[in-house]
Amino acid sequence: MSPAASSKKRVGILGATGTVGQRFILLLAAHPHFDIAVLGASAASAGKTYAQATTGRWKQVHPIPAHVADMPVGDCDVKRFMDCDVVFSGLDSGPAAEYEHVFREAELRVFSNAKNYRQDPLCPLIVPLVNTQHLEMVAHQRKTLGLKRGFIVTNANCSTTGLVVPLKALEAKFGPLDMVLVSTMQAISGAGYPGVSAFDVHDNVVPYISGEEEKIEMEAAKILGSISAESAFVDNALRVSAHCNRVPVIDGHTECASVRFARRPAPSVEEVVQAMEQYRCEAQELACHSAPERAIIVHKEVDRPQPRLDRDAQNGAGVNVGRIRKCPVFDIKFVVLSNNVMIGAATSSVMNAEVALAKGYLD
Ligand SMILES: NC(=O)C1=CN([C@@H]2O[C@H](COP(=O)(O)OP(=O)(O)OC[C@H]3O[C@@H](n4cnc5c(N)ncnc54)[C@H](OP(=O)(O)O)[C@@H]3O)[C@@H](O)[C@H]2O)C=CC1
Ligand SMILES: N[C@@H](CC(=O)OP(=O)(O)O)C(=O)O
Repeated sequence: MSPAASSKKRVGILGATGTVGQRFILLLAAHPHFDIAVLGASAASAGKTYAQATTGRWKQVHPIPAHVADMPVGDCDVKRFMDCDVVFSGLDSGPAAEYEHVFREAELRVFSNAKNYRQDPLCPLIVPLVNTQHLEMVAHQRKTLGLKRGFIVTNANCSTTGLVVPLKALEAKFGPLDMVLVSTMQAISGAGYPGVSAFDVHDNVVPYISGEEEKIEMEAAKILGSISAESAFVDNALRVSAHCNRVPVIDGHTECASVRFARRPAPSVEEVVQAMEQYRCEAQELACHSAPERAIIVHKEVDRPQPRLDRDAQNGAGVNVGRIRKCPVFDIKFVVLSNNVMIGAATSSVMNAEVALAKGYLD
């Protein structure tokens, strides 16, 4: 049910002109619960309309929504955002370090894409198809910092996001996982715009993305972990080893994963397929606007998922898994594809905020 426009939450977007920011604009332009109110970017964009600030840099298939095109873009001074109910941040880690804590101290609710607070002991690191229960940490964050309303909630690295959804489905059904080995093929848009130069990535594979392997290994443990009675995050004990590669794909991170379960005997391929197909998350149970109908689409064709064909399924809000088969070294192996700029970034933030709204954290 769509509330009247006047009861919608006023939304600010930091980094509104960037790769992730542009996705925020499209996701929020006609949202039933959120209204785009304030746009922030760098000094180079401040003082322009949104259309002027993104001239030559709007890289979406859809045009800029008409009512956003003429909106003013300003800087990220917190004073401009004080009447926002929610702030989405698509800032790079440098400016995120400068601004996001200031917004929280000003009692604003920040949903961040940046890496800065992902390992913070007070900040939930939430993939909305996996661990929205970790929002409970918001109360502890507020209490510890002496805040009434403000908080920072982060979403994960885009490759981590795709991986943890099938892992969660498996753990929920079959108990603890022992080991995961994953190799990624990551899209160019993961590096923002203009990102990796054409000269470097065309006709090529670059077998290194700075900091990415460590992020996948650490973030998966926190996301799949729990919260203790003392309000501390407790990492999941699974061990993850990641290899990360940049490939000449525009959007959509593909990952080849091999998994060993703690339980013996391990589940069969058929049981794994069923567990992934049946997996549901809290965002779906709460009927959140951006939640996909299926958290995981399991492909049966031998040559799917593929980024060009499958990244926009369900508007990029779920993940695609295929080639589920027995692994002669671990137990099972499969391919997962997730849209890095949608569920890997902007859609995660928006869905996290929808769950937070449904659970009363934005009152
Ligand atoms: N791309 C992806 O797949 C994913 C990205 N992320 C994270 O999301 C964040 C944004 O990434 P992405 O959109 O790709 O990056 P972009 O480089 O495409 O966009 C960066 C945005 O930040 C703004 N900005 C840059 N410097 C400043 C500054 N000093 N003060 C205020 N605003 C500034 C830019 O404004 P201007 O246009 O004016 O320069 C732009 O709006 C990053 O933290 C990234 O790690 C997370 C998951 C996936
Ligand atoms: N590093 C990722 C995208 C990204 O921005 O990650 P993070 O938010 O963890 O810095 C990629 O290049 O595909």
